[in-house]
Amino acid sequence: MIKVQGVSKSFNGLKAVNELSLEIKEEENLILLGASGCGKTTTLKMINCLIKPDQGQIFINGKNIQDQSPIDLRRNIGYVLQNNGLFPHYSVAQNIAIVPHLLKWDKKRIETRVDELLEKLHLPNSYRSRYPHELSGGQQQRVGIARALAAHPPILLMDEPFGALDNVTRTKIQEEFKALDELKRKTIVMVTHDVQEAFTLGNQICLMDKGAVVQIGKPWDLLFKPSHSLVTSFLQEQRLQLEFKTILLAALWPWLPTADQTDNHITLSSQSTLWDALERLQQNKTETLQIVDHKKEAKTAGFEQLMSAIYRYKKTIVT
Ligand SMILES: Nc1ncnc2c1ncn2[C@@H]1O[C@H](COP(=O)(O)OP(=O)(O)OP(=O)(O)O)[C@@H](O)[C@H]1O
Repeated sequence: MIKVQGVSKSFNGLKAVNELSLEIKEEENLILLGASGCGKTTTLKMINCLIKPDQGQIFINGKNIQDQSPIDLRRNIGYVLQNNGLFPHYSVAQNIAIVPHLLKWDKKRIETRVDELLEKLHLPNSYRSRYPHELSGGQQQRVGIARALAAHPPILLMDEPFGALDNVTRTKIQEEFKALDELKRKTIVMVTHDVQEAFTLGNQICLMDKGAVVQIGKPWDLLFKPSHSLVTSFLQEQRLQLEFKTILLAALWPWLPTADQTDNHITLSSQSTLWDALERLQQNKTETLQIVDHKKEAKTAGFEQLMSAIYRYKKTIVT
């Protein structure tokens, strides 16, 4: 759906993006991850034609973006800016309605869409007449996301959308974001320097360094099949948590004990991650979980069995 081909961009003679190539398939959620200044935002802005590459080409659905008017291009792309970028003198409803207005939707349709988005993003309807400075950071961020989604663009570009939030708010919004039905059919490119966020939200991760791709792949590939020592060192500090977020219970199946007969366990799908399982154990203050796979086979495991299974699973991975 989006193809970036040999793209470079320099500012004042310094390369911000250096011969970068990547592909983002339809409905994929790709995270551009990397240290500050590695060229993530510049890449995102080039996809949206906010910055013109010095070299290389970008295609969306097979069409070179240089051959389209920026207005037509942006009609299909929602953009969530760093620090939300809301217009301070527009109310919440006016901010959300910016693109539908440009597209000349009728008043009723706009009102209905604003109501719908406020509800989906867990904002009280009474907030529609508030101004951005009357909202918390988390609420502003929700409005920023609603605004980007307003005209149903198939592509969503998000630049550090949760970057300015405290940890608790950020985790909550990330969870809501993951659960939002409307996002499931979108192609999303999100910039972050937060490794945990990348592994929580991305199904593809592109690790960048000095304006170039170091590795692009599924979270599991970056953890267990790193293509470069830079990948290993970037993930090292938080490795254990990342492994827990990446490994599915289904992968641990051979090493989990068969379910016992007592059925008063909390039940979890084998498509859940190890992280989900540990959270459920903690939240429900229970000793064991029942894990059920697609064939309705069941296993029972507590903390110790899960840890033993992951240890044995990791021994099978040849790096
Ligand atoms: N308009 C500009 N003028 C001059 N230099 C720029 C401009 N925009 C970006 N740069 C430089 O290009 C490099 C890449 O910047 P970019 O914003 O793409 O990085 P980033 O990975 O998104 O960083 P961060 O995570 O801090 O937002 C940096 O060295 C930055 O200083």
